[in-house]
Amino acid sequence: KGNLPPGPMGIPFIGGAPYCFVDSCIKAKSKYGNIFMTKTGATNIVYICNYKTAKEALSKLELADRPHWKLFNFFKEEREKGRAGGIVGSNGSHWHHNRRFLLRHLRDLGMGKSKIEGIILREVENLVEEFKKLTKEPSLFPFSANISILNIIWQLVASHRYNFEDEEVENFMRKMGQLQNEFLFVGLQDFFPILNYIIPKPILKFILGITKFEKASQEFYDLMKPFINEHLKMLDPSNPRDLMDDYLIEMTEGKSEDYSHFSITAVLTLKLKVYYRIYSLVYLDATINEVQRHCSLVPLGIFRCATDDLKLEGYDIPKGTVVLSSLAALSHRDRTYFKDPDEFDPSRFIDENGKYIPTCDGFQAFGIGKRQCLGEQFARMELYFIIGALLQNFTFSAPEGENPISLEPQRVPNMNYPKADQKFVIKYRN
Ligand code: HEM
Repeated sequence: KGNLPPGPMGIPFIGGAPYCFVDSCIKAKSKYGNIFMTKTGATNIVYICNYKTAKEALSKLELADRPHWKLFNFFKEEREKGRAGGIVGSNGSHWHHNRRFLLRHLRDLGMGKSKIEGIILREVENLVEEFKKLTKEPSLFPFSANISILNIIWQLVASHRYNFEDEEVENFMRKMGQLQNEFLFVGLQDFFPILNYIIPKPILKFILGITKFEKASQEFYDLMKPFINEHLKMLDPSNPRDLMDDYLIEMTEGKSEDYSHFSITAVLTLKLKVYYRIYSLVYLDATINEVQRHCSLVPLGIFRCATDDLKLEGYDIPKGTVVLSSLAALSHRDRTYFKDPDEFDPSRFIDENGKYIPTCDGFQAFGIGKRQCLGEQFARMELYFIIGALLQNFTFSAPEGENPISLEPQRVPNMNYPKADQKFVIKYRN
């Protein structure tokens, strides 16, 4: 219609299903070109499948917002207020303030106190000990690795670490993983706002899985609540212990210092370089990048929303249109940027002088522009130490006589999780 990007027709008033999986986007790209659009109920979603256009578009201020969806109002208080808190789903001054706060906090932890590195290294030691227990017979990839990642964050946030045997946390994390599949249906209330008026609330909540979603958010809150209470009780503004203390102080004192993203990223990068010099594991760095490229963990990026009318590759993108970034999976598997893109080859991130190439055109595992992942340096540091320690201590292989380990992801909307049901033989290298 008009000068909008092309796309499938869909059923009048209802439209069609949005593309949530990479394979459907690849098919649509071959039919409609680099930019196409789906319409689901009241929502237009534009998909950008070209790295150059995505880079330019996602750096625009008009595309820095997330859609104002109920889906992003995870906690009860957010649902009541009708706006998302935190960072990932929030907008405006709330998002700006929280993003700045977290970047500043990460910078402070990365500098001087070296708290992040200490926490990661201690957790890695615990994880290696845990893996040693699993060398007797083939096992599923240990869930302790997930708990380790949670532990690293949670020690920074609330100075607490969970035991690998803690069933409450394990159950909770598994449930969150399962719920991911159902988020899509919860999202239908955003695509078809009319449902909120024509179907009684309790019935709608049941049909779309909102009841389950709300229960999960309450359970998450219940897990956190004792920590919040303890931090409120013990709060000493002159001696903050962790991010939660800092946040509580910030909330009460309403500080507002101006820190730039770039200086913070630069400090963390510097810190990382020191480690690289010590360990000099260029191939490990390159392997981590190649894993990110090859698997495209978040293949369609996280939704953005046009806050004004704009043009992309000559098409009109009206205000309110939801935009999905350029499908990491497409640029990551595009031969314009990567030779033999389906091959797993870490050496593509090493130059002719043996130096590591941290990023390049086409590489966008952590997103682009104003909403770019703010945990990138942190995540890279975690991956570096955890993968480094595991590969130094263990070998991983498929059990004898069974199929090789598959790199195909699980079929979860907009996530390329590794298949969870494969067994590994883990051998200690000693
Ligand atoms: C391998 C690990 C990770 C990957 C592949 C990843 C990827 C991404 C991507 C693709 C986005 C969306 C960017 C956009 O909209 O353009 C994002 C956003 C975000 N990530 Fe990550 N991320 C990772 C780890 C982390 C970690 C460890 C943290 C926390 C310390 C984190 C915090 C965030 C936040 C807060 C946002 C939202 C930023 C905003 O909306 O302003 N991420 N991430």
